[in-house]
Amino acid sequence: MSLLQVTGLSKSFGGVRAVDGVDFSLAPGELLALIGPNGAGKTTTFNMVGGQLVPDAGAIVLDGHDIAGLPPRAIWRRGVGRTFQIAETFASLTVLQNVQLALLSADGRIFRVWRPAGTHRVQDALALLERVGMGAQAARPCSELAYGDIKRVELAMALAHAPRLLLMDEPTAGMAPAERLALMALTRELAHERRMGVLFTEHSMDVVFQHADRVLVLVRGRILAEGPPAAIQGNAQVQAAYLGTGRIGAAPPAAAAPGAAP
Ligand SMILES: Nc1ncnc2c1ncn2[C@@H]1O[C@H](COP(=O)(O)OP(=O)(O)OP(=O)(O)O)[C@@H](O)[C@H]1O
Repeated sequence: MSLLQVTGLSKSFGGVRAVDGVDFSLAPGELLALIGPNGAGKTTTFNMVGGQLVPDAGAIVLDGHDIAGLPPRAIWRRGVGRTFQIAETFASLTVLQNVQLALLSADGRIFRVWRPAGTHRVQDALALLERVGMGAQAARPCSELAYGDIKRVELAMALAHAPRLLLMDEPTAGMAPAERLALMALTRELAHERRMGVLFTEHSMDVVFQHADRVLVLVRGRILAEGPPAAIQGNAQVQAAYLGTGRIGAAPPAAAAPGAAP
């Protein structure tokens, strides 16, 4: 049974049909990569699932309930999480405090930046940090972390409300190749062990082909192809769609040095 079932999803901006009748499904525990050339409609699709954009038409059914058009907070409460960047404000807080704040938010408690999380669910926060390999760095301020480690903390924070579906928009952008493969290997383990579906957009084809369970290719707002990574990699239509952009299988953009700002 699907966790997420999207049908006839459409969105236009003026005369531009950014997303044009898109259908797909996602199973619990599955990593689904949404790829396509620039302007294909990936971000628009993603933002409709997360509630940041209201679709013109179509259904987004999560666990049997249509969430299309609901506000982001309502969609979040129904179990759709999103990795979010640690805000500048929180960079001075410790790794542990950041995860505690995410737990406070998941518990529906108001938090105040000037009065950090105190003793709220310290053990739960530490367990999440252990799971993403950051337990030993719990007491450090986030501002001191290497970029790849910040991404791990952000993942722990996204897990705080135990999402059924996790949305990740270019999760590895700016990361060095080894770091980005490690982050997605971890994400894949977490998805499988928690039966959490993951929908992610990604420009790095090494990440897509090594870690996605299934790949959805969008071109000009429509699905061109869908299937396991090996089938997509060898699909002539997909190769042709990327010709001129040089993106599929091409070298990823220059990675940021460890510790560089996002
Ligand atoms: N807010 C907006 N107003 C007007 N046009 C928009 C808006 N958002 C997206 N578009 C247009 O919709 C189309 C799809 O854009 P979208 O950002 O979803 O593509 P994408 O696949 O995420 O691209 P990229 O890989 O470059 O991020 C593009 O033609 C884009 O110019």
